[in-house]
Amino acid sequence: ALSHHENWQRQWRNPTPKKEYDVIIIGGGGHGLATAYYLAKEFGVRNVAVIEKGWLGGGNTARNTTIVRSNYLWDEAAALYEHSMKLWEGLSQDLNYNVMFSQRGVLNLGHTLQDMRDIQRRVNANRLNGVDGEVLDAKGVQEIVPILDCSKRARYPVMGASWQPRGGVARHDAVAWGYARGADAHGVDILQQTEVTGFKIQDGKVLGVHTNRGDIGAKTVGCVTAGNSGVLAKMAGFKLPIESHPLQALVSEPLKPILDTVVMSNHVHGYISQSDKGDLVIGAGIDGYNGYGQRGSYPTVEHTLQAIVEMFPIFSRVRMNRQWGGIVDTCPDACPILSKTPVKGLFFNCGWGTGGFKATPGSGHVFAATLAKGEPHPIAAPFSIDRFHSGALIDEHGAAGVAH
Ligand SMILES: Cc1cc2nc3c(=O)[nH]c(=O)nc-3n(C[C@H](O)[C@H](O)[C@H](O)COP(=O)(O)OP(=O)(O)OC[C@H]3O[C@@H](n4cnc5c(N)ncnc54)[C@H](O)[C@@H]3O)c2cc1C
Ligand SMILES: CSCC(=O)[O-]
Repeated sequence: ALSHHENWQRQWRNPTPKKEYDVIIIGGGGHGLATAYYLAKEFGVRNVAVIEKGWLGGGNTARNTTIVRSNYLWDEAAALYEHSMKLWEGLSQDLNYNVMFSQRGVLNLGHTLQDMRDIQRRVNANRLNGVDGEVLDAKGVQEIVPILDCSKRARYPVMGASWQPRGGVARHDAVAWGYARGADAHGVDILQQTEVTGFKIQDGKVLGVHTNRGDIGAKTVGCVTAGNSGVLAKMAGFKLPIESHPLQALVSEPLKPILDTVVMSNHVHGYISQSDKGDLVIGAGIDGYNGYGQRGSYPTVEHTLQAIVEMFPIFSRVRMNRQWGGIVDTCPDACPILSKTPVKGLFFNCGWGTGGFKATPGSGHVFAATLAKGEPHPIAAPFSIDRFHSGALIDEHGAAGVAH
């Protein structure tokens, strides 16, 4: 057997599936891998399999614009995202893997009086919840981002912004790789190129899953499949209040360092940061139709670049290099589902829509606690699927970075 040190040196095994595990996690994205890691490391549940139909981290975790923040309005959401932010702040050390978390700050711009009133309300709520935040006027924004057009001649003048100094960006691939290596080192089997095609359910209880590599048994199954969650729920015999939409992003040619924070504008439907490689990382609003496409489209690129050049005229000559899409699983209240389901032993963690990358550590941690105990973690409890029956929705459309 390899020593613990040798274990860490290796990336992860590619084991043959066992017949039975204590827990199966469907979905080898950041949330699924984080769940498996914390299950094994913090809750001592090691006989775990992560079942991934493609390659680990290849879904939305590989396709997002890497923005991390916790400045959400309602107490329940602020608790969840701030729990995640605190885990981000020690994650590279915990995983012994540099996830390149850079707390360079996040600006959410206000272009109208209503925007600024909403920003003031959200920052006040943040401060009451112990989440860092300030309200800046146009001058304060200009001092942080000299290349942003804060003049009066702008089509959508910048009136101010919310500023979360502890927000920033992280290297999305490294997050998946760090959690995968850590989970593997604690004994978790990561089964790539293994697609779940159905569930084994008897007397209302889950007994395992059918896959393209045979049946695998488990009496606890966590489904963490983002944009495909509606498909998996249908396999299990129930419906989720989720719509799957393409969400697109694009990157420019590499530039010298020119933008050292994150700038988001719901009003003009664009957000931007600069990666450590120098690319401008640019995101859009969701495509208005339901779909499972994972590619870009010209109209979205055109609309988004109009927004970006509106804010940053200096970028009008920059060449774009690549565009792509992911499948985002949006909920009616722009909040996730972390929940039991009508099938005993089957739990879902999904509905993160356009904003779940920032929650990767917190989601994995509270979902692991939920699977280990069989009862929702207190931070996860408000995000039960029952809220869509009780009406106890947690509306975060205002804090979502993207017009849903
Ligand atoms: C373009 C874009 C930009 C975004 N920008 C941001 C951002 O800046 N900040 C932010 O916080 N969030 C952002 N998001 C949202 C964020 O990416 C997601 O919410 C988050 O990554 C979801 O993580 P996950 O692990 O749940 O999903 P994924 O990484 O998608 O993992 C789900 C996995 O399940 C697998 N799977 C599906 N069906 C099956 C099956 N039948 N059997 C086995 N495996 C299966 C898939 O292959 C996939 O690998 C963005 C998303 C997109 C698409
Ligand atoms: C894709 S939007 C990113 C966010 O929610 O901060």
